[in-house]
Amino acid sequence: MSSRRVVVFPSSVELGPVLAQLVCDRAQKALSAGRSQFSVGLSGGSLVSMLSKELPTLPGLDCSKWVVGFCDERVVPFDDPESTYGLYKNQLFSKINIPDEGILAIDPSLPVEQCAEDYAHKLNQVFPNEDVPVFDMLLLGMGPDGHTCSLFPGHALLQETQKIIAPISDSPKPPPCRVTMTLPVVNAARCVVFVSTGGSKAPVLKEVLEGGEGPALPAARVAPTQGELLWLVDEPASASLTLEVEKPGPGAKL
Ligand SMILES: O=C1O[C@H](COP(=O)(O)O)[C@@H](O)[C@H](O)[C@H]1O
Repeated sequence: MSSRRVVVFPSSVELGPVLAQLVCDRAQKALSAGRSQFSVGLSGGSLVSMLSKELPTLPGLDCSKWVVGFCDERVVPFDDPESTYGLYKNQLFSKINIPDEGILAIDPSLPVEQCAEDYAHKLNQVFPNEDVPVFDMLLLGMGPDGHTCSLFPGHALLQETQKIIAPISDSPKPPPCRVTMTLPVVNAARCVVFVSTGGSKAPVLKEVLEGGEGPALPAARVAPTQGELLWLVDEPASASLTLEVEKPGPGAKL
């Protein structure tokens, strides 16, 4: 069972640098533990700009042993503004030294079903000894409906137990065709970090962290079986919470 920490920052200005340092620290931890690479899964949405702003500013950041996957991806050409890979390529990968072969992108020319199979195959090649890939770190966002990755409330994909990557062609949030990590992969990770900011997330954050009446929302189903779970949120997003939270001082490390 995971230990869950909820960490509240005044705003994304204070949150961003702590997130970047956390990624860097977990990378060092993975490599110090003798692993040949640090595997991290990125999400789209608001995380793109935060990571792209903060990670390149870390002094001495060395990403030469990083392997980067995508927790979900929209099946659109890389030059489409909806492409998560395309955004990271322009905003982040061009500024840090992740080797090209360490970036695991989908093949958006494939139909969505085949795209998911092809992407699962790419992950299996990086994690040859594991039935379910165990990422060192997954960075997740949460939509105002409680979705995470491209796992949406009430969708059948929430029950998926066999596939590591699943296709979805009826995403309620455009674009409709996407591929997504499934819950078994998310919950196998060593460290899962949610980032949620802004007052529009306050009601759903309360439901996810403190429980609601209906079925558990997708984000509430994230509970790494062995790993850590951190929620990094800002004050507006946390405004309705009554549970105990951490409020780190300036320069704190997680
Ligand atoms: O569609 C998506 O939305 C979620 C949440 O995005 P946010 O902008 O509310 O942070 C994101 O995590 C996911 O990767 C993306 O495909």
